[in-house]
Amino acid sequence: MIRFGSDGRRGEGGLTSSLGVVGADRRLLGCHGVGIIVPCYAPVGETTANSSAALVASGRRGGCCGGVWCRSKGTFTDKSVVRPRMGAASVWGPSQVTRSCYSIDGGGVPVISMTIRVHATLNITPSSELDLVLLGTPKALRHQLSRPFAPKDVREVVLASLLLDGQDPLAVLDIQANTLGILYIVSARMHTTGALNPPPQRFVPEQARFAPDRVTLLAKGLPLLAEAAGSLKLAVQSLFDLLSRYSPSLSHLTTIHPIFLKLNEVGKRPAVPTIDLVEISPSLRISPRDILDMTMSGKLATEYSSWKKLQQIYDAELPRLILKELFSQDLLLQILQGISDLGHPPIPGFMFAGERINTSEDRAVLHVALRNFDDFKIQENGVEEVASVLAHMKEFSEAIRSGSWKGYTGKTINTIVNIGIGGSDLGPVMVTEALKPYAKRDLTALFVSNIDGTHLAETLRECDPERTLFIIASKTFTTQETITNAESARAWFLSFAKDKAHVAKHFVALSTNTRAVTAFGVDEANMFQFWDWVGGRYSLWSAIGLSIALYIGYDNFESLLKGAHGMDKHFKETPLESNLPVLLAVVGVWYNDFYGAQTHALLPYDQYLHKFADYFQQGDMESNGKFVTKSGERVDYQTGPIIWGAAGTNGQHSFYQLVHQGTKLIPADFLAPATSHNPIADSKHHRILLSNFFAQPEALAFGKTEEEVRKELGSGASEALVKSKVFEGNRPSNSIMFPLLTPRTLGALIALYEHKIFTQGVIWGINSFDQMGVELGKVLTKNILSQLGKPSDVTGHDSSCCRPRVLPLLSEEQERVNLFKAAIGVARLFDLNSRYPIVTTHMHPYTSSLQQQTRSQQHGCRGALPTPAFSHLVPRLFPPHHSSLLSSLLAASGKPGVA
Ligand SMILES: O=P(O)(O)OC[C@H]1O[C@@H](O)[C@H](O)[C@@H](O)[C@@H]1O
Repeated sequence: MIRFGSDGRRGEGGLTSSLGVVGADRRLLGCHGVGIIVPCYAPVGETTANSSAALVASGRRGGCCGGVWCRSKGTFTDKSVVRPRMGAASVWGPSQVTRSCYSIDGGGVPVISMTIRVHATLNITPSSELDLVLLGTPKALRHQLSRPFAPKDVREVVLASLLLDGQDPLAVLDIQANTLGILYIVSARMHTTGALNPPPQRFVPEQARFAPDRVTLLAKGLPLLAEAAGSLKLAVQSLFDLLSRYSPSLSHLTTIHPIFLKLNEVGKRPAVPTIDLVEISPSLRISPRDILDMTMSGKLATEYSSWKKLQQIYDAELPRLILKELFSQDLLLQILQGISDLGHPPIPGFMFAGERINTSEDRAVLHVALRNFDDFKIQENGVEEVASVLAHMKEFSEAIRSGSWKGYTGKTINTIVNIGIGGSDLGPVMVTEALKPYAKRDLTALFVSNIDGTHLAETLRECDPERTLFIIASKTFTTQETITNAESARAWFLSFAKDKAHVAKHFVALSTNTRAVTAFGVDEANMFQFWDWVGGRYSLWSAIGLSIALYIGYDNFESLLKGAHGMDKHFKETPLESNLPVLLAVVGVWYNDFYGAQTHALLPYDQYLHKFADYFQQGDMESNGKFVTKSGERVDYQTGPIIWGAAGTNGQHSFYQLVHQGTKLIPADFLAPATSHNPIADSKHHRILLSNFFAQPEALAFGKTEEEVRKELGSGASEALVKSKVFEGNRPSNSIMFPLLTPRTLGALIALYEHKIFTQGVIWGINSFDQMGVELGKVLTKNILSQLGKPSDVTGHDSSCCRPRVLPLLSEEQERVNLFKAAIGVARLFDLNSRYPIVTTHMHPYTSSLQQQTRSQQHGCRGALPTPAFSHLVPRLFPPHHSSLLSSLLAASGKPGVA
């Protein structure tokens, strides 16, 4: 039960008023209850100390029902206080009520209370619905209520409060005129075990579930009261509790979000519960055998009886499933039971125990050990070294940041350049961007990943060799891109520093491969170690995070680890039904496998998270983009979704059209901080941003009906226009909010997704921790690279899939010619009739460097020779009439003797 009431304190110079919410909560109340929600105000000008709350009797035998109204002594007499008439509740007079608010039904129900002092100077504006309640005596109120301008909500609320004779409001209220009051009562009774059915002739029970949406009225009242009491903060806890009790439906959130935003600015915690956990009571029982099967054996998911059951639910329910209602229909419970084969103690058991769940590489998966603050006992080689590596990172980052570490000319370091790719790049990039507010602003963090020399060349333009530290980040230290970039960076550095001995001051390495690191020339003392049980895409918590520690400071880096550790504990210890990563995973599987959603969008409404989707593209797609199970069986269902997304409102002006009205179902996660690090213009920007954050999921969920469109456009609108403006709605999304994007929050957020990915992999029976799918391309690249030097060496490529993308950025004209010839040599293998020809009409024949220069100028390229013809090659179906064009283009290039 969640209730706000007077806390019994006597007023100090003003009126103490209270606000009551009585909610039915079957677990806490253990009896009948009602969810009438009413704002209570004391009249202006009263100076009496007490306020009182009275229980409006609306109950049935044996329990408490009703709303709480409060009145102030001096206006209402004892008689005017409604007396509860059911057994357990006491008769409440003003003073009793003030004291008794903590045990409203005598059952010791915990009450969250708030005291608000309403001062005589409270300003009443007639425009406010709630203020109408303040305007005088019951008689006056009645009068007000009979007037047309009194909002319906208020009429109902006050009418209900005027049931002085203890009658059941349902017996008195009129369904037409008092819909809201009836709905509140009915809704609460419907959710209360053992409550009698309400009289059927008086209402449509189906409507009752809409009642909580009307909680808006109360939500508006809370800050008004608090403001009047001189401290907006007073409303924070209450609003939080209110919204916890009445799970914040999207429409509800959208309506009250300005209130919520306002309160967040003053409160330490968000006024809105950040993730709406679904209440599911039955505990899930799982057999250890099944856990083992799912986690280790890679059994096909479709073989589980629970999966079949889900399929049945889907088939049977589909025509009438409204996504919004999935969970209220206990469907989530069924889905969870569906995966309950995963077990409790849940899925993470095997990961945390150090089992070799990366079966194909026979490795444990222990990124959780990198952020373990002594909570988990993990036995694995290397785990005992984690602390010393962290200590090394701390010492080193402090030396750089404090300036005690000097470059080869005695100057301090002002730029760090992380050279790495994939997991050795994306995590540090994402996190340093996300935690910029914590950064040492006079230290620039740059990242080089792409083998395209432009990336390194452009980055080096920003560097002073005397003040730059290069961090070579590579788990294997064999990755072609990284090693090539590192070698070129070292050559660049030495072109200034001359002496190889200076490398030690400007190059450090993060790797598991000591031998390769020392062979490269980095001193072992400047190497930061990690271990093969850290997957690349899970490595930002390891030495790979050095650039993060340098940029935001070691303490903040440790907070990041602690945030992730918190989520690890939650994942490990929380039952499935309220386990956040599991819930995200299960909901994702439901849409991915049963609704056929191909993609999943990550949409952070926080500019600092603009790399979040990029990061989880690797995190999710490299983990779960697998078509065989651990046991080598071809799956007969969908596995990992395509992950994509963009930050903030940018996406809205770009791809949201398709998300809202396209033919594809695109589940999306909306993420937002309740408060901004940059509340510029009096938080105007953030309010607008969050308004969008609230509005989009609502639009996706509820859409806009044809009827609404017609009404809006009027009778003159064409049919086509009407149809084009309809939003079907029923499109799913998760909304995740957090108070502020701090290192700790970010750590938890990343770990949330990591564990979600893992859980989905377990459900699908795949190994989420290898990445065999990236190997083939690497091998072929090396093969082609060796042929690019000499056209005559070009052999052995299938004509339909040549993609000669590797093109020169070399200074020598002759080399360019050779490379181009070689590329043409590869291209000649094109089969024009093949299914996947790769050529565009933009292809320019290479003629001479002069012509090429001219062409490049025509195309707006500056500098020397632009990327030659084949940079324009893109996969596309090749229309027949292009065959001759291609032939003539290739022939025109002449030199390589293309057919
Ligand atoms: O850190 P390394 O060994 O250089 O590897 C970088 C990346 O290399 C890619 O090939 C892998 O698919 C990624 O998982 C990895 O993160």
